[in-house]
Amino acid sequence: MPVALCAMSHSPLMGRNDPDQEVIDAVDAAFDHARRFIADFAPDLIVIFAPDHYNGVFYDLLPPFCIGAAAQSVGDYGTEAGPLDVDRDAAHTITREVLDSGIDAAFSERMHVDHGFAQALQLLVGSITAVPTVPIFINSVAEPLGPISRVRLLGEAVGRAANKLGRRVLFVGSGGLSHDPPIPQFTTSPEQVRERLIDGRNPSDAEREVRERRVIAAGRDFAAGTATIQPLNPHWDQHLLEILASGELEQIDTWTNDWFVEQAGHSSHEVRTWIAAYAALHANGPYQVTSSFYREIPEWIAGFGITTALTRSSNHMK
Ligand SMILES: O=C(O)/C=C/c1cccc(O)c1O
Ligand SMILES: [Fe+2]
Repeated sequence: MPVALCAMSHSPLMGRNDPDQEVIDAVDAAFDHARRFIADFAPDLIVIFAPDHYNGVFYDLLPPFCIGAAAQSVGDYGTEAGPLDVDRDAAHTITREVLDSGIDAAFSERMHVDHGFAQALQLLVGSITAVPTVPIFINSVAEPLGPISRVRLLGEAVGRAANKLGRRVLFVGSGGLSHDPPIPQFTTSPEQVRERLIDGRNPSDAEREVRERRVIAAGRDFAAGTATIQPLNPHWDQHLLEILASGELEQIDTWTNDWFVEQAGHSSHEVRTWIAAYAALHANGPYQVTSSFYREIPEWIAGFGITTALTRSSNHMK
């Protein structure tokens, strides 16, 4: 069965702190293209890799990976709230293959997800329930993080499982590229923030609003050149896009987590979701990137990319 991929940056500042119209038009056109690609492919299952931003997963129990057999979107930044349409059987099949491959992923019967999942699904297929989905959380925010090679191996195991499903599977990676939004780091945070990072589920509306306003203000300051957050790194982003397009994903195994941060900011770890999605595609055969969009968008605190890809055999089976 054919498989396909769409990897995209997300940013909750889209629509809240927008760049010039020319940039918005270019992003809209790239998303239109991705939506047409997905509609042509007509997936009957989406496997989405995405991070969490201290909305669903906390330091009280912090797995590197978690596969959801059921999931609930928290609706942060105005994204769609409520249950995703999770394909439970597919989630079980994928989890078994991942565990059999020696990757110790966590498993959830009630995974809580945030804009990392919801915004991507809404932008690509219209809603969090439009297509049966298996959500796979990849910790990309809360250190300590394991080596990047484990993410590739996770993706490969998921790709093998998808192959066994005999379905038209679309792999989605949501996150990255270079960016450093003001998400607190546990080790450098005051006690009261640490408490929220350990067990911050179900904040009040007022608490959520304070947090979101702070990030929106950071986006304004960043675009104005007055924020202290790390600059975007378009060279690093382009280099990563080239490696992903080449299919030589093992090259990334040598990159250390500290190097990711130095080069591209703390949240560049979100490219783990892209690496997993590309590795899943690669496990189904050689692939070809069919479209690639990139812009630096400081207003959204994002090196913003959108790519689509197909295995070569899927291309013939379309
Ligand atoms: O406030 C958050 O939870 C995250 C905000 C953010 C901002 C910009 C790019 C991203 O990937 C984000 O998650
Ligand atoms: Fe993010």
